[in-house]
Amino acid sequence: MSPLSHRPYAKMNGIGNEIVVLDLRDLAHAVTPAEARAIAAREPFDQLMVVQAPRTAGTDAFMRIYNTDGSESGACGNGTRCVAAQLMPALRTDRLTLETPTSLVVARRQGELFTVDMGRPRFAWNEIPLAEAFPDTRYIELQIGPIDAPVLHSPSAVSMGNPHAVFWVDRDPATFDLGRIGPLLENHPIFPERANISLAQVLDPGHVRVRVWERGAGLTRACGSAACAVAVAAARLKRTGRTVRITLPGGDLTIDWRERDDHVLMTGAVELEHHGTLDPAWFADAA
Ligand SMILES: N[C@H](CCC[C@H](N)C(=O)O)C(=O)O
Repeated sequence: MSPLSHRPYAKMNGIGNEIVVLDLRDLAHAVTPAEARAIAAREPFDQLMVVQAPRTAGTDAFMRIYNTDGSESGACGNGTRCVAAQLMPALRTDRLTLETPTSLVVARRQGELFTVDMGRPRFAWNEIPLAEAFPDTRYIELQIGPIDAPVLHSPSAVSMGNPHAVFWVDRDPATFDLGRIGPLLENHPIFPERANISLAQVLDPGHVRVRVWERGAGLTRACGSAACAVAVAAARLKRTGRTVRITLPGGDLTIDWRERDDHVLMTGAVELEHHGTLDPAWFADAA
């Protein structure tokens, strides 16, 4: 029987980004991609956040992030807010330091809102990563559609601990068929680790409307790291200031790219949808 059998979980969302939080702090078990997919098949999520016992002094927990397809991500802003909402009451704190396989993330609560410090953005082509050297990642050479009338072209590329490409559009992102275009771009050879794909419409210097096709998860109602990627890419291009409101289909996030230390702070709400228990039958084929 899978060690995950009968484990309780929380189904949550971060402004519409569907998140399952699985607290395994008392169980030494590395969730496999097959187990993540088995859970996704019965309790659909965009990301599964697996919380494990802390590994480093000064941290409150270790965290792994799985996409719907079982792949792992180095960052998940909305999921981190959900984890914070679950752990803070139990640990009697409003401030948590969470360790992922690639970074440290600090989360804070102020009333109903959670702020996650997503760290510094990275812009070097080999850190995103891109398959070719681009000296300037504010715009990279990439387009889809007819060569002389591309549907989308020249995205900004950013790493927020995971790879993002941001295409600038001048009409409502909802009017593009992102469900069809997204997979082509996610898997384009220019992105050796695939990429999260955003369409971003700058409404004014303090407000951007965004729609996201997520690597490993597809169309989602929100993506926190994409909101951060859009905000820093827009500020780099001087299209916005360093503090912006990002409107996603599921709601709004406030992103502040702090001058002092270059860190990106993401603030937004979370919702608990229900609690559930992992059914042993779900894992019958996931050994
Ligand atoms: N929804 C997440 C991001 C998941 C990223 C994932 N799709 C990947 O990079 O593989 C967020 O709120 O930041």
